Amino acid sequence: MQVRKRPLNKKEISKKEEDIIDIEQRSNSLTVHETKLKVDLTEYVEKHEFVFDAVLDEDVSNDEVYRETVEPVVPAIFNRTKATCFAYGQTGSGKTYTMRPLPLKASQDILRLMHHTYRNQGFQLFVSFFEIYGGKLFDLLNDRSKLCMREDGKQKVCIVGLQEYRVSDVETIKELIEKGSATRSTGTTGANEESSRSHAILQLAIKRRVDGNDSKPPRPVGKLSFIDLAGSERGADTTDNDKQTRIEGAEINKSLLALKECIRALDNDQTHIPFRGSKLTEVLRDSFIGDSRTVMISCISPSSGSCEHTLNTLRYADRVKSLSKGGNAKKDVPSAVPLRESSPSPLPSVVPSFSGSEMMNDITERRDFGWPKQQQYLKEQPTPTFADRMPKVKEGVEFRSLNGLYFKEKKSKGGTAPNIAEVPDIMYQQGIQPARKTKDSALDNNMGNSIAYPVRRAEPDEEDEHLNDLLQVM
Ligand SMILES: Nc1ncnc2c1ncn2[C@@H]1O[C@H](COP(=O)(O)OP(=O)(O)OP(=O)(O)O)[C@@H](O)[C@H]1O
Repeated sequence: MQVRKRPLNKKEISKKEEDIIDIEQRSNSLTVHETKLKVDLTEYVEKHEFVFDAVLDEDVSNDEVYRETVEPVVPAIFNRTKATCFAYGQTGSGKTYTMRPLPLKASQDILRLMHHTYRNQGFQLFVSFFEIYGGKLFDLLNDRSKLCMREDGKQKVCIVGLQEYRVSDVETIKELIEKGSATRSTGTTGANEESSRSHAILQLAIKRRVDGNDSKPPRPVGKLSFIDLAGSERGADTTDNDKQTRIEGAEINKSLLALKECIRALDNDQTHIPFRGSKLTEVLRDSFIGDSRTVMISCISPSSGSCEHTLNTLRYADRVKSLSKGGNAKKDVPSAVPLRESSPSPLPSVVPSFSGSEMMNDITERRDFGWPKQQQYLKEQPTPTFADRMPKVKEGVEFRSLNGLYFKEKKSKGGTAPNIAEVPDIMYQQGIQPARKTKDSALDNNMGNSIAYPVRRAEPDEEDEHLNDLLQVM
């Protein structure tokens, strides 16, 4: 759980709004100074203190955000992990600004790993990009064509018709991301001139050729999803007079509420998690169960005019953080002090540092919220983690560390045969064969010699189901 504060914008400065957020990066804490009025109309400041896994102030660059959030998990997706990074926050708080550069940076690292560490091992990278708008799904890389979400008999959700492009160079990925972003639904709101009206989901999927055979469809290995949520507070929009904008706002609020309900249910160890509450939560089901990692970046505005929304975002983030069972103690304890005496009180640092190898050693954690830095902290806690709730690994199949890499070890008669990121054939099924796309000739022309062709996902991605089978207690 990370929080990013953006700088005051021109509009806020011209309205003489104040920066009410103090950040103490060393202790990962932040304080919101909320100005309130007493009954006798004298002003006082209520301080709200929060601690998260990382708090990033307005000077932190997008590169640093990437290093803090996504970079540590990239190697894990070569080992069957599904990682999700999502940005949450009110309209205009910086979600799109934060999320937009991350997939490209991640792709660069993925391709580097594919060309060096995993060279000649048959890994391939696929990109898909879609949005959830008004409760419906649209393919942002296929002229916003409408998509269907279906559930199979085992409640595995798949998006029928979603096109995936196989990519082998950063330039092509950049073009695809730009094309998808330009296609996304945006509109002007009171809080942001170019406001996103949808939840945008960009996925980078790692697949692997079966026995080096190009004629067979590659098998899914891992996935990295980037979710740029629509503004959490459409109430911030004071100009939403038209019906369409109000309907959009209601739909967005409904899906974010459903997300919160799922988080609550997970938090309370409920057996039924209401993923079907919205399209968003159905898509996110992957991120919350199974072999998955999730990082949420909560974006906040520093201005006094956004105080209420900022507090809502931080409380929401605090609720999600508690999913990690034993995360940092909640510090939102309001304390009233006279206006002039208000100052942030430093909190002790509670998140230890970690190294790359420690991260790899944590890959066998079956379920955790957040990146290894958080997981390491969890290890020190006596409270149970999500790992305790996961099914035990099937006898005869183990995940072990070998020089920092992870492999599945099959116990066979002839001894052990380490095989990095290898999974049995039956674990994956594919849809239709990759076919060269002809419809979008402009995009094709731009891509020149690079490999980029869509693969229509016609069948449910069986990855989860088989992974669960593999992990089932026998
Ligand atoms: N950390 C930052 N540094 C500098 N400018 C920023 C930062 N974060 C956001 N901005 C600027 O603030 C404006 C609003 O940001 P952005 O569009 O990312 O908000 P949003 O949360 O995605 O809004 P919406 O939900 O309406 O789409 C943009 O002009 C963006 O460039």
